[in-house]
Amino acid sequence: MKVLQAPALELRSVRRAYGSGPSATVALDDVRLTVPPGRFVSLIGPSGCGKSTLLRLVAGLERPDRGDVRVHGVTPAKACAAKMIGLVPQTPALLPWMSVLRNVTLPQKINPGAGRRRKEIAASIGRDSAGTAPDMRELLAEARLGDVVHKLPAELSGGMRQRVAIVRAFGLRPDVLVMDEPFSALDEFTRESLQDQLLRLWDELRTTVLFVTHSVSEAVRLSDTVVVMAPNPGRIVESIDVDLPRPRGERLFAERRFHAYEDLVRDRLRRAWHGDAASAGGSRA
Ligand SMILES: Nc1ncnc2c1ncn2[C@@H]1O[C@H](COP(=O)(O)OP(=O)(O)OP(=O)(O)O)[C@@H](O)[C@H]1O
Repeated sequence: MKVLQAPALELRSVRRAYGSGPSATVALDDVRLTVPPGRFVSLIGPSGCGKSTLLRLVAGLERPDRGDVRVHGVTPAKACAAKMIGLVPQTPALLPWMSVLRNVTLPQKINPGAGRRRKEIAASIGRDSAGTAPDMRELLAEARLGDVVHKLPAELSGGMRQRVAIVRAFGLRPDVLVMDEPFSALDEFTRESLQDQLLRLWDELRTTVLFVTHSVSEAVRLSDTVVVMAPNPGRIVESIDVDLPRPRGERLFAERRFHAYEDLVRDRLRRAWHGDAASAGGSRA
């Protein structure tokens, strides 16, 4: 009997507050989100609407006060222990005394039990396990880092360091990759080049991506779905499916249909800013 495949991500009526009583900050309230495997989903919304909190819950770094978070049908803690989740933070945390190559290969070597746990979970949810680890030198070359594999992080530019962090995260072939504004500190051209490389890796490895950004254009370029959030309390107000062909390139970015999506997301964001967004509701990415 074939087991029905669980969503890659499922948040059911999730609430997370910091502090207690009247002064508590409700970072997330009644958040419901379902993401099928392999989708690229961006979270966008005004500062303080709970985007990073949502990522931390998915990555198992925090737990909800109420509701439930599942990653391929299991708890984030279980998914983390099985190395099913990859995390790319805003600033890359590379080990400064190790070469680029060692930085990206190290996570594959530590915690050998994770592979076994992952296979067990994959079998229990009727999903193919991630298979063999990709060749890291090849991934580095694909990210245009082939010439710097023996350099130390301090010898690289900010954009290069961020690419190393992305390659490292993809190297574990995570089922879900969580990215918190990974390109925000970079100049526009580096950013666009990294977006292309991210999409190429995503296309090849078919990981589910949850990506936080403040850039409307970046969200529309990258995503299958843009999830718009509003603050006070932090909540999802709309999920917009971006029905544009891939690969997406300069020609498409100049087209009216691309700008129409940008306008739509911008309009929903504006409403979220002004607090007149539709009330919170369930959301399928
Ligand atoms: N550890 C914490 N302790 C207390 N309050 C917190 C904590 N983490 C987040 N908050 C509060 O929860 C709310 C949501 O924060 P969060 O960082 O998730 O928002 P965000 O949408 O990611 O913001 P930004 O776009 O500015 O990064 C904010 O009001 C924030 O001040």
